[in-house]
Amino acid sequence: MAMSDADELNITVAVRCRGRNEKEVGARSSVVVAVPDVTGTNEVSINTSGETGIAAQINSKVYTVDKVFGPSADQALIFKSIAEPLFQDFIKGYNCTVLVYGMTSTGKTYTMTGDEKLYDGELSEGAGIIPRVLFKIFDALEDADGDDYMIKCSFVELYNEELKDLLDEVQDANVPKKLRIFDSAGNHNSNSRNNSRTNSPKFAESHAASNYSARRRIRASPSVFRSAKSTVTKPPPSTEISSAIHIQNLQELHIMNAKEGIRLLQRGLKQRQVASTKMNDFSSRSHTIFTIMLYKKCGDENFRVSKMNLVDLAGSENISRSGAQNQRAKEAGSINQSLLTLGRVINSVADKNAHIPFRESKLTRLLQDSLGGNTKTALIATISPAKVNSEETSSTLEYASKAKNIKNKPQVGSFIMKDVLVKSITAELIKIKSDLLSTKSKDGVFMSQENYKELTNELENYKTEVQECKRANERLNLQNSILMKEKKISNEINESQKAKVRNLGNNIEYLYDKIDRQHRNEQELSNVVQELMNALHTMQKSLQVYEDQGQRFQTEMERVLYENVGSFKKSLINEIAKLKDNIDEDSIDVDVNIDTLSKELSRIFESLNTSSNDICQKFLREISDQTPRQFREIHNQVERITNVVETYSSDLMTHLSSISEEYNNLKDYLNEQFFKNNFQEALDVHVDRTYHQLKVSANSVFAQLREMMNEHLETNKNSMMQSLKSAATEVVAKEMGLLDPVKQAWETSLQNINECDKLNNDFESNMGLAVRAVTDKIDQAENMSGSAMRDVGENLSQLKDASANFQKNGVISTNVNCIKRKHELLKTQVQNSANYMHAATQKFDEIDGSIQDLLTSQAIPQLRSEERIEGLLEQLNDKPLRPLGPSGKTPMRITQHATINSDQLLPPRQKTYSISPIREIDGNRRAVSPVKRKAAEERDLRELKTQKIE
Ligand SMILES: Nc1ncnc2c1ncn2[C@@H]1O[C@H](COP(=O)(O)OP(=O)(O)OP(=O)(O)O)[C@@H](O)[C@H]1O
Repeated sequence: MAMSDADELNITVAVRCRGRNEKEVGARSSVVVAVPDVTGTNEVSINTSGETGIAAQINSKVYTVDKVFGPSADQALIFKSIAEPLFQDFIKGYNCTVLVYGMTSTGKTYTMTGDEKLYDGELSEGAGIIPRVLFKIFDALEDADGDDYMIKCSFVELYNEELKDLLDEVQDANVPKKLRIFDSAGNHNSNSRNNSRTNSPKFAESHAASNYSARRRIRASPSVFRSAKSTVTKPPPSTEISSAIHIQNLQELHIMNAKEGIRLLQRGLKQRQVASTKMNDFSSRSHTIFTIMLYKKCGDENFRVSKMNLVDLAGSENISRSGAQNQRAKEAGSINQSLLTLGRVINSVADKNAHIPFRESKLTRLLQDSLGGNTKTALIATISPAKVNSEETSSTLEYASKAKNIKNKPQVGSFIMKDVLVKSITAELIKIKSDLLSTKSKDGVFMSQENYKELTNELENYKTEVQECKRANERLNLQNSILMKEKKISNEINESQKAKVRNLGNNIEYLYDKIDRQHRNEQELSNVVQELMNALHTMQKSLQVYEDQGQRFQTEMERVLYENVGSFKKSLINEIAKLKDNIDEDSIDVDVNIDTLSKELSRIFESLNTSSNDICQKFLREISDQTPRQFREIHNQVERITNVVETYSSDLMTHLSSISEEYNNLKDYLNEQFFKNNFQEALDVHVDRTYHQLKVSANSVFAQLREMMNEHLETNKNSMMQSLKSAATEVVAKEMGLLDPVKQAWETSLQNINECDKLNNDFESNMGLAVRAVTDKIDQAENMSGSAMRDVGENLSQLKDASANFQKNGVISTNVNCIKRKHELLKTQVQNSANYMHAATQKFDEIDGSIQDLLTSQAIPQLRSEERIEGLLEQLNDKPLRPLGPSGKTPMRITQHATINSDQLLPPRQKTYSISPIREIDGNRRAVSPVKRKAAEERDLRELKTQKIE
């Protein structure tokens, strides 16, 4: 039946890109394929130019397919998106094919078979399409009556252009069951695909041939047999790949549930040609087709036959890269040849060429119905993202995008009569029954001759196989030990590489840390610069304050020196003059001392005044001369630094703004112009990459700038610190230089003060000596008057005796008179002597008082002068000018070396001396007052007269 164009359906093409495998990562092969992580687009681009950034975007080649899956797309998603839609059609009766195609090691077997093992009767997440279809089909038919359907499986391998039944367990090496491809058109040389789809008259015959090997394993529901009839409306389909193509002798085994299907799959996989290559440890060296056939009841007597062909092609392989040799090279050559033909067929079908070269390889013959035929087909192209495989990936993508143009005309499958199905298994059932009966009746192992021969053959085969297996096992053991060694070495390499990677990671982290630290340092540096600027401002202010204080100090010094010291000097001179006046000229020592003191003090204060004045003037002159100059220098330095920093900042800002401008321009360009007509997603990806690169380059520019800035700041900081240091050192040195003469002058002054002190001490001791001399003299005078008084007393007692004698005789009276005269004379003399002694005593008292006054009046100005000197010292010490000490570190304070204690200047308290006549009363000598004395003398005279009269 001719098909209209409307019935045509493009085959579904998907691309699955895995992540980079260990080998690719180990080879540091970059990712050149742009795919989504899971899915979501129908475009895949590959950059084979080796360029990066925008150039790579421009030169990337974009391929459009139906679906694209990335590294994170799991097996379930692939099944759901690609295989499941076809599976639904398969259940409805359509023939369907799923093909996986791609370079070796890209995941074809992983996609088609994956992890086929069962875990507690369940599939794992890694299960591929075939196991999932096996489970899905029984799920889908769960509700159907067991009599209404039958499921069979076949598994064929095409290796080096030879077909092999992977489910045939008893293959005899000597008598291999040759599998042959037939098309139902019966025209083996047909070039036309239309021809290939016509029915084959040889079909029934081939079916009969293949039925033998299949029958032993076919199990069918007993109900199928109950309704068996012998009408064959169509050739039996048990060995067909499609309605047109079938393989003679290929077994189709009946399965009752998914687990049986899985067991068949596992059995077949064990027989598949797999070898380890440089590209893949378990490389499939052959093409395989796992076919699931569904016989579904349709009406009372017919079953609709539909097939699901699950095709895992061997990987295309670059022999020079894969390093294949001998057997592997032969395999690869054959694989590549058949894939080349497949490519040509795809191109021809897609281009709707008149001639399609299906017959150029067995692979294309087997896939004839799937490519442009009446099958619903999906092609999954598996690719690697690594640059190292980019050539093969491009080629795969070329085929995939070309295959997208292939149009098929899907048709529901053919029908088969129920009794044909029954017939196909009856013969085997009879044979099994006869074997069973023989066993039961003979109570031993009996079987037909034919079966016995077959079993013997099988046994022989098994023996040979065991031998081969042993040898193979030994070989494998050997290989295994070599592999283990290699594995150990590679593990070591792996470990060392991991360590390197870890180191690299650490280095990167360290570098990030360093960058962070540098950033922080930079921040701190700029803060320090700011602080220095602030410090400079503060210093300027402090120096201003310092200058003001210097001015005030100068004024204060002038005032102190001109007023206080002057007045002190005057008062001191006055006091000294007074002292001089007050001191008795007879006190030679005191006079000399006072004169010397006066002169010396006058000289000292004169010189102190002059030198202080000079020093202050000089010091202030120096300060007022030097300070502005220093300030100017510091100010200039600061200005220079500020200029440099400003220039640098402006340069930096210029750079940054130009970078930012460029970046904005580029962004605008990317946003508005670049790839304007292209898809947003691709654009986003490329913009992201570009942004990343820009970021990287901007980071490097920043890093350079940062480095430059660091250097610059470091230089500035050093020069600034140097200049500040030298300025400070200079100022300190100058200050110290200026201070030295002042210090010397003050030391001289202190020496002078010490000298004064010494002079005062001398003066005090001299005065003490003088007072002691005066006291001694007074004592001497007292002694003298005491002895005179004693003499007078003695004389008076003699006179008392003489008056008695006078009373007795004239001679005596004459003598008395004479004595009277003498007495009068003596009395006058005694009176004079007493007056003189009194005056002398008063004089001594006066001298004593004067000395005391002098000492008192002398002490006060001295005290005042000391207080003033101390005040001056304190004022100087309290002045804010506190130059550094000789070490340049400790502030020095001018101290008073000798403290003058005013008490020391006072002479010891003097006694007041007076001279009184001494009377002996009752044997005691007592001093009496002049009035009493006069009365006593008159009484003595009266007694004397009385005695004379008597
Ligand atoms: N998408 C994927 N996710 C996880 N692993 C994958 C994926 N694709 C492939 N692999 C792994 O990569 C390795 C190679 O895969 P596989 O054997 O299926 O490649 P292949 O294309 O069949 O190769 P060959 O043509 O040589 O047989 C396997 O270990 C497989 O598990």
